[in-house]
Amino acid sequence: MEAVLKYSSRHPKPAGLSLQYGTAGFRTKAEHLDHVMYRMGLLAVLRSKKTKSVIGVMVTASHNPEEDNGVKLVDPLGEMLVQAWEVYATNLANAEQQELQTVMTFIIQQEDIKMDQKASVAIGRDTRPSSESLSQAVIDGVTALDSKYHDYGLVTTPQLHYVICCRNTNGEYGEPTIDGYYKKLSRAFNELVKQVAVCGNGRLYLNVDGANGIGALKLKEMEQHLNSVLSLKLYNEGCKGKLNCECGADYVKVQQKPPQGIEVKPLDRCCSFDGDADRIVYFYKDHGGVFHLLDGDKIATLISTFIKELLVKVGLSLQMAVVQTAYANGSATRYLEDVMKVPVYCAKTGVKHLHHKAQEFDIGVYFEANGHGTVLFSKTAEDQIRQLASEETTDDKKKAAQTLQNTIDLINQTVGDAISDMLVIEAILSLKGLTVQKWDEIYTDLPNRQLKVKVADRKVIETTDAERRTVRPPGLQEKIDNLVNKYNLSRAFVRPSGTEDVVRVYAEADTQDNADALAHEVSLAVFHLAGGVGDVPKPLR
Ligand SMILES: CC(=O)N[C@H]1[C@@H](OP(=O)(O)O)O[C@H](CO)[C@@H](O)[C@@H]1O
Ligand SMILES: [Mg+2]
Repeated sequence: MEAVLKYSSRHPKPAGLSLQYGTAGFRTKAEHLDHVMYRMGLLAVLRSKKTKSVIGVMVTASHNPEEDNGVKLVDPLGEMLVQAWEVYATNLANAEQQELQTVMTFIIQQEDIKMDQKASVAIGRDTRPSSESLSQAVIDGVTALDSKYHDYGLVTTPQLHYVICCRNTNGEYGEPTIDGYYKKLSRAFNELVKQVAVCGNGRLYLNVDGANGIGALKLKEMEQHLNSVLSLKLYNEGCKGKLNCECGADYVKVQQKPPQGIEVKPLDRCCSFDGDADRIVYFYKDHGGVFHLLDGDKIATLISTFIKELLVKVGLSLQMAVVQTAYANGSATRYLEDVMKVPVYCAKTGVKHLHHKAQEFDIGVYFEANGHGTVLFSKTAEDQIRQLASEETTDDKKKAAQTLQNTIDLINQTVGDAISDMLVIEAILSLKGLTVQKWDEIYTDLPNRQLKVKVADRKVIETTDAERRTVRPPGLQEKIDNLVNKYNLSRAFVRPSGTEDVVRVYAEADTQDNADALAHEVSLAVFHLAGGVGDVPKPLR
């Protein structure tokens, strides 16, 4: 404890500053985070001792502006930190210097942690200017507790999750290095598209917006492992532009327009990563120059269609489900349920909620509309597929099983992964002979609008039914119901954001004008019934 306190004085906490371990860990201006990083180094050691596993610490603020930073802890199998420990993280981060010892002791006692148990922490960081010194603060925390660490340096968030999973499964998931990650994914991808190359469908061309972040850097490393089938053109590689500034997956999704710094010719297939490369969205422009977005919902539909077709071919009765959030476009949900006959579940916003729900099925496909998602295969499903793929026959059944097996190997099951998802999508499009436009035409998105409303205290809004309805403040849900009833094919909901100090409003309807009008009217209801501050929300046009 002496060492902990001594090192801690080098990472002083600004008095009175209070932060929360939110949907995606801690996130705020980089200059407020040094003490948080140090303390997350301490907490990672405790978590490692408790779980007798390697624990990850990723320094990143994902799609936030370059000046921000953040940190998230990665649990043994590459999952997000278990919820019960988020409270410890918050308490530790907010303890004043003189309370640090008490909070540490409380966690150790509460969790019955054996302090003589060895610990190991794996650290990664994104390309933000502040990330290097902040990850040094994490290292100080680990060192203060006299524990081992491995600094993986610049990595994407999903690469760190992958390495953690490999290390804690004794290499069963793959070789626990970044090179091992490239090898595992590229082998699976090359196998998948081999058939296409033979059939002569030609090369795959893709423009990638790297958000001026880590994804671009890592994609360049990965490229040399991919056979020449895939031709990538990288934009916003980070040489000159600012991270996430008018580019990246979040910008493209929310603004519904292409990023700056990328030349889009009609029908060119393009994709955007976010700042730590765990999200991806696709887009293109049609001949009329109209922008089309293919978000997480379209990706989930494409992947689940592909897997379902293969399951029919292999004749395995495995239960597949798709998990979405309330932000999923109504058309996507309807298509999956009514046309594809796939069960769809709605989880609360935040990938940990989707991940947990998806674990309940043999095959669980989950995507947030913003492009964060992956596919989880249960042990049973994987075993059955691998068994079929290794059988001594040459029939179509075996071929389909091998395709499924390569798909499993190409998917990063630990967390949403822009690089992995991109390769899965490219492989599917080429195997199915689909253009980006044909993929887009599978169903048509309902026009929608997302808005933010500032209120004095966003906690006054309480939600239920996977955040699709409010139970507080009184009268708000009735008001929303009445507004929704005025429009066709309409839906709207509001929820307090877990990463920003705002209330988010979502609305969709039969036309863009109606979606905009409904979103505005709901914003007004929030403003008036939930303590709006500042200017009254104005109509969009
Ligand atoms: C509407 C939306 O895109 N919300 C995002 C955003 O959460 P909020 O709680 O809505 O601020 O950030 C989360 C973390 O990155 C992500 O999981 C989530 O999907
Ligand atoms: Mg991200």
